[in-house]
Formats: sequence, structure tokens, C-alpha cells
Amino acid sequence: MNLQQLFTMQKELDDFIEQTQNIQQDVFQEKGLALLVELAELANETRCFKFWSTKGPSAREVILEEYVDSIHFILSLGLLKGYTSIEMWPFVEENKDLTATFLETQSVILAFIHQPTEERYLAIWQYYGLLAYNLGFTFEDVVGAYLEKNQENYHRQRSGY
Ligand SMILES: O=c1ccn([C@H]2C[C@H](O)[C@@H](COP(=O)(O)OP(=O)(O)OP(=O)(O)O)O2)c(=O)[nH]1
Repeated sequence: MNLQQLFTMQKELDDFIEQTQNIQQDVFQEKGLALLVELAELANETRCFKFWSTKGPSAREVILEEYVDSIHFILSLGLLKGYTSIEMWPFVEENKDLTATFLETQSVILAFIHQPTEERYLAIWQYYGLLAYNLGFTFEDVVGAYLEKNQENYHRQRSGY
């Protein structure tokens, strides 16, 4: 499995959702906001910034599912803009503080929404590579969870979610 196969699966899912929900308009802004929301949900599950609480992070599987919701929207945004040539998973093996990484990731997503160049798109992938490394997720973990959530998204559409 490589990123090209994930783009192909994402295209099929996006097309299915568009048909099911009868979407005619450009949903770039909506998908951009969705990615920001997913990033925040991911941060929330890690609880990395909750200095006021002694409660630990959510279960690894919960964090991984939030992470792959973001991957869906990153792929989807790339498809919308025609930026689908990336093949290799962005392996970024650098230890970095999670809170700082979340804030910088939010910045690069906002920059891309504001001006969607391919360079800015690739920067989002780099930051998600960095997040995966610091969350302890391998590319295999990400692909496995992506496949599961991709199927779940079809079920949700079919059940009139
Ligand atoms: O065009 C689209 C729209 C959505 N999704 C996927 C991405 C993500 O995996 C899911 C939406 O996120 P989530 O499952 O959190 O949806 P929600 O409606 O926010 O769920 P909940 O009400 O359970 O939080 O749908 C796509 O792949 N393409």
C-alpha cells in the first residue's frame, strides 16, 4: 500500500459521498475547516495541552482513529486541487513537543486554505508525518486504521447518517 492507493480509495469515497448527499458546489472551504476540526479533535484525545489535568491520553486506537479522519480530509483536499503526485509517506523522525507541533500544523493548514499551493499542501503532509512519529504511529498503523474508517464511512452513508 502506498499513498497513491489511498488517493484512489479516497476518490471513490468522495465520489460516493457527493452522489449520496447530492453535492454540486465546491466544498474546498468545508473540507479545509473539517481538517482543522479533526486536528483539534486529535489534540483533544492526546490531552497533550491539558496541564490542569492528571487524566492521561485516550486509548491508542481512539487517537489513531482521529488521526486517520485527518488523513481522509488531507487526501480529499489534494484530490480537489489536483495535488496527487506524492507517493512516499512523509517519514519525519524528529522528536518534537506535541503541543508545539499541533499549533504549527494548524498554521500550515490555515496557510493552505488561504492560498492552496502544492508547496503548502506538501507541508501539511510533512506535519502529519511528524505527528505520526511523535504519536508512535507507523505507516502500517495509519494504513490499517484508514482502511477501517474508509469502510465505516461507506456504512454511515448507506445507513443515512
Ligand atoms: O467528502 C468527504 C467527507 C467526509 N469524509 C470522511 C472523513 C472522516 O473520516 C469522516 C468525517 O469525520 P467523522 O467520522 O468524525 O464525522 P462526524 O460527522 O464529525 O462524526 P461524529 O458526529 O461521530 O463526530 O468522513 C470523507 O472522506 N470525504
